[in-house]
Amino acid sequence: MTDPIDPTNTADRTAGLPIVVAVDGPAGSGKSSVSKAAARKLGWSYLDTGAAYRALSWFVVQRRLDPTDSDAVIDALPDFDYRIGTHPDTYHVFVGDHDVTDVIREPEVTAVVSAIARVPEVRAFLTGLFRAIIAHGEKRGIVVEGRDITTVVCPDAPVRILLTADEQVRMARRSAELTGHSAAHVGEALRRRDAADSRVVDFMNAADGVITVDSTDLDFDQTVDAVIAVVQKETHV
Ligand SMILES: Nc1ncnc2c1ncn2[C@@H]1O[C@H](COP(=O)(O)OP(=O)(O)O)[C@@H](O)[C@H]1O
Ligand SMILES: Nc1ccn([C@@H]2O[C@H](COP(=O)(O)OP(=O)(O)O)[C@@H](O)[C@H]2O)c(=O)n1
Repeated sequence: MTDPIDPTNTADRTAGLPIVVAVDGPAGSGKSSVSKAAARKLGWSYLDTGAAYRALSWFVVQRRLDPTDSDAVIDALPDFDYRIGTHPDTYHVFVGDHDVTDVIREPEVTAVVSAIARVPEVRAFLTGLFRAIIAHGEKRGIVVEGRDITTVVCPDAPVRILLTADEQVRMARRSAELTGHSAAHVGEALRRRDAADSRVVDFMNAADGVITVDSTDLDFDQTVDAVIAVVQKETHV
């Protein structure tokens, strides 16, 4: 286990901005759960960027728009009133007055998110939103996870990690949490989404300066410790 972090250590962070830990990786690699646990252990904030793509997908479906009609999706962006919490334990996701924290994880939303995520204007809009959320962070640091954080959203982050695992392991992990859906169906959907997503952003290969953490043979706690060890080595927190 790594040494306990003193979350009360509030030494002045870099002028104005929190320390950013950028974590990318494919579905089922553990990005969300491991990043959340690491943020909790560090006493820092946590930002799930996938939730925004999922919430926009939900919004598009709710408006009965065609998710593959990029013009219609772009036209809807000004009305997309998105809010998300950044506390690892109590974060909620809102679109307008709707709490969509749970519904955005449903397979119906997951099935259209890649189509939404491949629209360049959507990516630019959400990237600006992510950077605003990060800039307004109140904690000393923030763990930000997604697909393009290490390469597009925060390419200069002091800590950049590619969290990955063998496809079979990732499929098994995702299937274990999506009860009521066949493992074969969940696995195939995950493989299809990885393929679609990696045509937009390369999150399967670590860019220069990005440290790979492969959790294939690590349990959850070991993976969190591995991420914390990288953060400590790179930032001396
Ligand atoms: N190293 C690990 N060992 C075992 N289970 C893990 C590990 N990392 C993540 N998990 C579990 O796998 C599932 C998917 O993790 P999640 O964080 O949702 O992945 P992602 O956000 O990358 O899609 C969750 O149930 C999580 O608890
Ligand atoms: N920074 C990000 C985060 C998510 N996404 C898209 O949003 C989808 C859902 O992201 P997610 O992180 O919630 O998905 P999981 O990896 O948790 O299954 C991904 O499949 C991508 O299509 C993206 O394009 N860029």
